[in-house]
Amino acid sequence: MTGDSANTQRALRITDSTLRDGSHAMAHQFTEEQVRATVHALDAAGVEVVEVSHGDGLGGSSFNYGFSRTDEIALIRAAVDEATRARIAVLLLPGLGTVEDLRRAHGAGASVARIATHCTEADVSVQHFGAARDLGMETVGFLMLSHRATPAALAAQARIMVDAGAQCVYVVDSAGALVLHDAQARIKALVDEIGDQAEVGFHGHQNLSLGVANSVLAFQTGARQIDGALCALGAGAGNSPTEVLAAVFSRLGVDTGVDPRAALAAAEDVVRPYIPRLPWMDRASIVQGFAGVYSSFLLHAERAAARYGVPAHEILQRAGEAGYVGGQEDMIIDIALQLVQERDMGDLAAAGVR
Ligand SMILES: CC[C@H](O)CC(=O)C(=O)O
Ligand SMILES: [Mn+2]
Repeated sequence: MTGDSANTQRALRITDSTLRDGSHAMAHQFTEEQVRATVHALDAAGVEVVEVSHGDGLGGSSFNYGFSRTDEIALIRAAVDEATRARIAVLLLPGLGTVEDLRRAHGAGASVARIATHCTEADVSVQHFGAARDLGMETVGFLMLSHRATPAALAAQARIMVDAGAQCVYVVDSAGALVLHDAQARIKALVDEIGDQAEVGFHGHQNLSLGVANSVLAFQTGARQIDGALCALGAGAGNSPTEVLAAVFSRLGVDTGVDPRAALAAAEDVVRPYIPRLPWMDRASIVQGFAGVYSSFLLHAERAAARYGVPAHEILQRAGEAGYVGGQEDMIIDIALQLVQERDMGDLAAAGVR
């Protein structure tokens, strides 16, 4: 590429999102000690960029998305303090987080701004890219639920982000729904559209167990930034595991700068002990991949399932059919109530009550 991204040294840059996407799986309960230990280990392993924020990005701590245990600016400050080489990234969803949140994160030492929008709404990110560039931050665009747009439509959205100041745009497989060629076709469309000005990235989820395979295909198709999370700690069935990405790319002879043994130690010795439940491809998360449902809906659906006594996988199936996107977490309760009503009507009918 000929653009001005900071990623000039490696064949491929791995950005670790344990401390951001993993926040979903941790119900946003990260402590400062966990953040420090994780950044320390990732930094030692040679990971260049570490993302730290509420799972739903800056400003996400709220009733709708779940309250953070620790203020995210304090976590960002701790991460910056711990890192010797790694740079700290933050995620921001325009409308949920504000330019003021971005300024605060930058003030705490974050130097990479990742601005995320639904895959058809890149236009809402324009002022945020401008603000991030004015602050001197590296900029990354995140097109979420990328399976919901055709490759050509996604490339047009990537163009909007690049024109606004993005130095890299990611195909974000938020639902873990892209199957091999689906991911490859979207990466190719973005490389063709923006590749002479910006890099292309891929963010995978493991709901159909394809995060790593899709990441390899993405690299082979021209992506130069790939996301992972230690122990796959992320929403749904989790993200592509950073330690597996490091090992696989090492075996492929692709320089990521990440030492696979150190990444394995970070996963096994630092992150594994604090994870309450390892992300996994269970019935509910596989349905997310199959039905194209936002991975971060998983815990919300499980909570509604426990509260109303209806299956989480059925809630998620309906969320997929309805096409709900991030921000519509409250509709999960609505679906659970519909399922309760249908079940009760069925019971009454079975009992012969009209
Ligand atoms: C709100 C955020 C979401 O978790 C971003 C992301 O990682 C994704 O869409 O996969
Ligand atoms: Mn994600």
